[in-house]
Amino acid sequence: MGMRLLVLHGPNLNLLGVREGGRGLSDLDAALKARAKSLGMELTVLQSNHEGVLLDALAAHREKVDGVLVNPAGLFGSYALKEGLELVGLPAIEVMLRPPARESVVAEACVLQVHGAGGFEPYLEALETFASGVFTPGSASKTLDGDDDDDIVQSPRKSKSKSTPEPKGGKTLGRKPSPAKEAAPESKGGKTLGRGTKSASVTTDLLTRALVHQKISDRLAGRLTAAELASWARSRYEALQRGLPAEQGQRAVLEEQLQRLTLSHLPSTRLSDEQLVDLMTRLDEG
Ligand SMILES: O=C1C[C@@](O)(C(=O)O)C[C@@H](O)[C@@H]1O
Repeated sequence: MGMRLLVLHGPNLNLLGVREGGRGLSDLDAALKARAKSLGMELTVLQSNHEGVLLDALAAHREKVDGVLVNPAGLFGSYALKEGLELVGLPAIEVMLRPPARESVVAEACVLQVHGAGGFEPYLEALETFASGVFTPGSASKTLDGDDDDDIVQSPRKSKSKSTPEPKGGKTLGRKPSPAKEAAPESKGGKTLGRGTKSASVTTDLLTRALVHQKISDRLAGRLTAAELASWARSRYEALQRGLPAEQGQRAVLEEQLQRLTLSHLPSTRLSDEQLVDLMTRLDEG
């Protein structure tokens, strides 16, 4: 069976297109279903103006789907929605047709945010990202095994830029760390997920395999929690995307490994201690 996704549209999206006279929710859903069909995915789509209805749908579908695509719309500040997403433990992508005016709380429970410039593209990109298998346990190690040079675990941002024009607003990877977990000075940039990352100044520190190795061993020794390691990896991954210098010839390897670590605290893509050791060995090998 193909991948199953729950698509949640938040408040007022039933009025999509009414003000601008553009395409409406039924057009969006038709585009989503068509793309899902071509990707061999099954969608359950729901729009509600009520937070509780969205929460109930999440709980009811938690064992029936492999991921969630959510546009919280005006509920972007909902701690209840954030908590619900965390509790079901499914990989979630937050999609917004336009960049939100304020920082989204819901995004803190999502592995990725995709913001568009008004069209349906971010939704379709989110489907493609799910279809790429990047959130599916096992697919990352397949790439790390080096069976070929496919870039399934490469930055979704990168694979997207090959096929579609960059939408304004962009895409951001990873859960946001909670404030308490932002002790590491390097993770400062993570606070502005989805906004400002492009203009952020590029730091001069060099990212090396040895540093990633060190962080993994900190995790294994209990000096870092799984969430802290994931948060660190996310901030370094984003920094690489902004041009942080990487150890010569190792940029692709580092991106790939960091991306895997970024998801390593999620139930569906969690890395066991054994897998972490394996990852360290691969880093040593280069
Ligand atoms: O209602 C919406 C729509 C929106 O979610 C979007 O998809 O563009 C963006 C939100 O900021 C806003 O509150």
